[in-house]
Amino acid sequence: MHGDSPSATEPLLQVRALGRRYDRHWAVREASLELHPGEVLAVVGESGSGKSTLLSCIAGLQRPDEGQVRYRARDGRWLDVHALGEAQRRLLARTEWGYVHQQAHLGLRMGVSAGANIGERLMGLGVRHYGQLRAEAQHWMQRVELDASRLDDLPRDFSGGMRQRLQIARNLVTRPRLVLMDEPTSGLDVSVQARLLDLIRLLVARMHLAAIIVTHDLGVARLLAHRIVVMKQGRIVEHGLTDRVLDDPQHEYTQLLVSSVVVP
Ligand SMILES: Nc1ncnc2c1ncn2[C@@H]1O[C@H](COP(=O)(O)OP(=O)(O)OP(=O)(O)O)[C@@H](O)[C@H]1O
Repeated sequence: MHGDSPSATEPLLQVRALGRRYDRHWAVREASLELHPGEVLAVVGESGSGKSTLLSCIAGLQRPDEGQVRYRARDGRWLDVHALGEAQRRLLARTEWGYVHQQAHLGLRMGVSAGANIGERLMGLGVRHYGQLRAEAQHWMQRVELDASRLDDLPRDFSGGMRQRLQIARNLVTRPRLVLMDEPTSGLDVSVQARLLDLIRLLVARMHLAAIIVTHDLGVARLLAHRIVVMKQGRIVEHGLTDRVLDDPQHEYTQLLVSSVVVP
């Protein structure tokens, strides 16, 4: 997966000196990174190091206290994500971005069917034809390896792994360019996790998606990411190509992280 980093192109996303604090405590400080089209970046670090805060600031879900998030839209214009109006940011989130939550119920509408969960995003883009919505929903159920005959079932009747697949389908149906994922496989059984990771890897490659994946699991980073940033106490302490960071870590904190787990 992480052999050829597609970095020759212009970046899709730029994060510059981003900072976010809660009261007087900085959860993220001076975080800068770039992401190119089709590139997968893993954000790793121990619990409380600021990974989720960074991701939600990038997604526009939280406003940073310092710094900037810039995104290059399909028409080539650079957008300052936090200077956009709410409506514009929502449109961006619906059309160009996806966000996969660790807890699937936060990213799904639990009271409507699986098919409606997938179709809703398309309706938001103006698709109204019932047959087309259903056909697309069925197609996406299959793409994420869910039984398409369960299109009318509610997500609450699905297992954890199935819900996560459904959340992924809901996010990808509009063919975004950037997907942000916060611990997408944690909390699932190991075998379910492995299959889900394979699916994510396949979809990301086939759709040429750029992705940022927050994980505390270096195995997930190894499998999915071209590049890794390592966070400690809110700061990025190391970044580089996945193999380099995991096989030859430079910062002593990364050395500790790598040596404390058996990386597959
Ligand atoms: N809503 C909040 N209010 C106050 N402090 C917060 C809030 N959210 C996060 N923090 C603090 O900010 C810091 C970074 O938290 P964050 O959740 O971003 O870390 P993380 O690396 O994603 O951790 P985990 O892997 O456990 O999810 C922590 O010290 C946390 O206690």
